[in-house]
Amino acid sequence: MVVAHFPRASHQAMLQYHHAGAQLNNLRSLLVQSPRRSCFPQFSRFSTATWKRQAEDLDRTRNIGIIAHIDAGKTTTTERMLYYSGFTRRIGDVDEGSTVTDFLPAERARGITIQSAAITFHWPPAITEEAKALRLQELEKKSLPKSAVSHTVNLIDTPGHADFTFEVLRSLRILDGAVCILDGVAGVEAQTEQVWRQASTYQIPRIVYVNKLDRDGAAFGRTVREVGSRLGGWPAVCQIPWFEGGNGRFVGVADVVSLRGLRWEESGDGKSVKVLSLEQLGQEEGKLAQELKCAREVLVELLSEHDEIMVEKFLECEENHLAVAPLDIIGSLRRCLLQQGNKIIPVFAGASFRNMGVQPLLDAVVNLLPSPLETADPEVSIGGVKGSLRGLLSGDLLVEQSKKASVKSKQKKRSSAHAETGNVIEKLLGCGLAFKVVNDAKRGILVYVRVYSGSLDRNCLLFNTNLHVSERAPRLLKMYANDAVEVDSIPAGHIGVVAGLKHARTGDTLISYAGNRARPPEPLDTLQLRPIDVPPPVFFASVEPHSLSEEKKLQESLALLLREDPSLHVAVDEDSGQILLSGMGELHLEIARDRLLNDLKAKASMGPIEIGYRESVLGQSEHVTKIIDREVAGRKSKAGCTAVVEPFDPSTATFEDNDSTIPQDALLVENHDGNQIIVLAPGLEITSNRKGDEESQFLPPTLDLDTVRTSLLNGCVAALARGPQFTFPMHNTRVTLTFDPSQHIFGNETNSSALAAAARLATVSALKDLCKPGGPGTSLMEPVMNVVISVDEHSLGAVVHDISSSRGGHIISLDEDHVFSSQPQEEEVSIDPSKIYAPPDPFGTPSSGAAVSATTSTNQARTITAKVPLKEMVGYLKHLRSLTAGRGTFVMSIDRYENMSGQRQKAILGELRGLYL
Ligand SMILES: Nc1nc2c(ncn2[C@@H]2O[C@H](COP(=O)(O)OP(=O)(O)OP(=O)(O)O)[C@@H](O)[C@H]2O)c(=O)[nH]1
Repeated sequence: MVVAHFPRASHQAMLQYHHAGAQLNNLRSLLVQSPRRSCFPQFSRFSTATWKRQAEDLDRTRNIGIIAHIDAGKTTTTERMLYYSGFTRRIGDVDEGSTVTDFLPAERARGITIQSAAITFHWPPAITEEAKALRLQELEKKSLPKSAVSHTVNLIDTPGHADFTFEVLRSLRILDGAVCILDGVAGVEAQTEQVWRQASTYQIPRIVYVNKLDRDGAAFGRTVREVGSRLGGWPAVCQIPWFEGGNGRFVGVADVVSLRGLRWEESGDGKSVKVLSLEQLGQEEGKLAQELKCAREVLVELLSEHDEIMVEKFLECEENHLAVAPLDIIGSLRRCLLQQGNKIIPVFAGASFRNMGVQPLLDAVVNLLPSPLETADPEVSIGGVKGSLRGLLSGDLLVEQSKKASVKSKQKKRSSAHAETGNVIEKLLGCGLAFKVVNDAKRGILVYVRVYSGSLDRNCLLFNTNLHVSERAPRLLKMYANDAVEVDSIPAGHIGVVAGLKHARTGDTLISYAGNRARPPEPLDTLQLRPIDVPPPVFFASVEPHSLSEEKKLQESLALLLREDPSLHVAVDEDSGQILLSGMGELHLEIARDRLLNDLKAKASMGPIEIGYRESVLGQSEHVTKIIDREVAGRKSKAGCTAVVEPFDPSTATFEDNDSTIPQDALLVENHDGNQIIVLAPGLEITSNRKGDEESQFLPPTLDLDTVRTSLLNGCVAALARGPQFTFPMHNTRVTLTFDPSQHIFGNETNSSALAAAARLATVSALKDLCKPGGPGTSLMEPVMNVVISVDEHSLGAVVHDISSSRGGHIISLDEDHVFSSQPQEEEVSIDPSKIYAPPDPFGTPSSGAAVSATTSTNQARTITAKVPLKEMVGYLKHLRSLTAGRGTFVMSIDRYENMSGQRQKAILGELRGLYL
């Protein structure tokens, strides 16, 4: 036996993973144009050699994320990945606070990942040009796996805490594939299921890595069964853990694909590994070798059920499971993973902390997860029409959009749709999604972008379609954790950083376009990539500057915080002047406080974290008209409008086109924070001018229709921020503003600030009208959460009782049947737990070595799903731990705001006033 450096895969015939022609077509639709290059109609200008080179470049790129439950070992594993790829010279340690990826002071102090860091490295590490050329030749001949040549891996480390759901979602939508890390002791946890489901909605192929197998109580077999029963796919066991002598310490893995044993040196850095053939393994660990054969049989059978080509290979091998070539198995796993939406879940094993299992995992990333050319077509929306990016780039989506627009405005001729869309697409040079904003101490504000088409080039003009501003991209960088390399361009399929942008926020779509105009042509200015819904914040805290002179700095710091994390909200109470910061969880706000006070050094204090209640209207108000007539900055400002408020149910609200209760000619319909704002202005008699822009002869020359809309909306939103009775923001409320030019416009005196003030005053008065004696009044609403709790069988009764009796919750279901119903884009798989193969666990958990029933476990994991008022969930983790001997975990997300009963409202108001009734 030899001690070898980590082995590269064997030289056997490799299956053609994907059709080269299809790949080229995908590339054509991704790489749009640049000022020098061109767009669709001129594709032929590209030489075939250029296409090929770019296709190869993208083919050898992986944009992947690591997702998991908190503490499963994401950061520990990432640090090893960086070390083995040659990016770092020593292994960072989470417990010592010396990791590369967790680089915010708050992250290092707490040992948890808060902001997802994007890092680029190469796997396998780059080799000499000569060796690379040889390997490429072998690759051409399909006799090596992809992991034989160096790939660019862009790794996004996502946070694991439920409070950072939005951060996870934001990261997920730019990934092409993901590794889901499980703690081998805890198995599949509630948070893992949640993130897994979120990844399903974006159709992200995932592989599973069962970590911490060195720990007492680790149970690989049990975890594999949970993967099947709780993540809704068939586990394809690609490695089984190697415990010395069958039940000793964890020393390596038996590889089911290559039929070899991999044993790591004890206490080494993991770079050296002993490779044992099946025969050698048989001599050293007879039982393990036997199990390996059994696992191989099951793997080939499983793949054959889902992949025709595997059936052929199996037949070619005369139905000998052991004779199927490893490359054929890799090819089949890849096909299943990429084409069948994780019906099959490849499972790997390791103990990152002990430096075992990470290199084969990296090989699997390169061999099994997709390149940017092979991912699902991302969703886009443009001019109110939704579709796919490829639909947009082919022009089809714009034709649809143009038809819709012409039906609406009854102005444009349909026949011209094609010609116009062709011109518009030519103007689009590149588009990308800003998925993260970071304030770097050395480099200033860094905006991380995933480029989806064309390229973003240095100094190009970027139009932000969310904020409607243009700004130049002065510097482009490729990030290596906290090191950076300047680049000239970030091409489609890649992740990079734009430094020096002043406005772009996390989640904004940035497009670069031909010409020097401040705005791209319509409807490109409305293009949105992978639009995302931001859940409403449910906790808030007041923030107060220490002195008046600190106020400006505080506002700047808050603005930066919001650019980084749009799931935080800032509101200023117009009456008290108090600044309120709200977020999605207690930890979310605690971290925001850390960031604000410690990192950004704002001199301010933050009040206690409180639940964000809401107020709703219980009936319809009178129609209230208000005219504002005052001087602003020495200018006379006069405007008016009429408001009426009534109840509104956001859960049943449809979009303007389909809602019969909204007049077709409404000037504005906007759903905002659980409320709806409608502006009616029939008297404006809007027409279109020659350029197709809307206009009205009744507006003074200084006012355009967009300003009217924005001003009235802003006034109304400001009024809804404070309820008339309890001062909480309004919810479930519809405001209809009527703007009548004959009564509400006063020539040039009517300006935007007068309009906003009139809308605000009219809405506030309508809300107050509800609360006059005998009026319908308002009610207090509280956030009700969807809660998923994972416990073991023994504690189930106590936890259910606690939730339903002491906490006033409703149990929705036991165990996870409903869990997968929210996966809209991936087909559900019904898994029979008795048919799941899992190798036996040496320590305790019963297992027969094959087809073990999940129900045979003595203390089975159970899942409780319930709806519980948020107030009753504050501090719940501690209580749950005490009910479950420390093993229970839970995740929650907001379901909706609910009106409270009179008695509960009284009790809560009493508490809020400090009376404690
Ligand atoms: N025994 C053992 N401990 C491990 C292993 N991997 C990680 N740990 C420990 O588990 C703890 C959590 O590890 P992290 O890498 O911070 O986990 P994480 O998933 O990044 O956590 P968050 O960033 O908070 O989401 C640390 O104390 C690690 O040292 C392992 O393979 N074996």
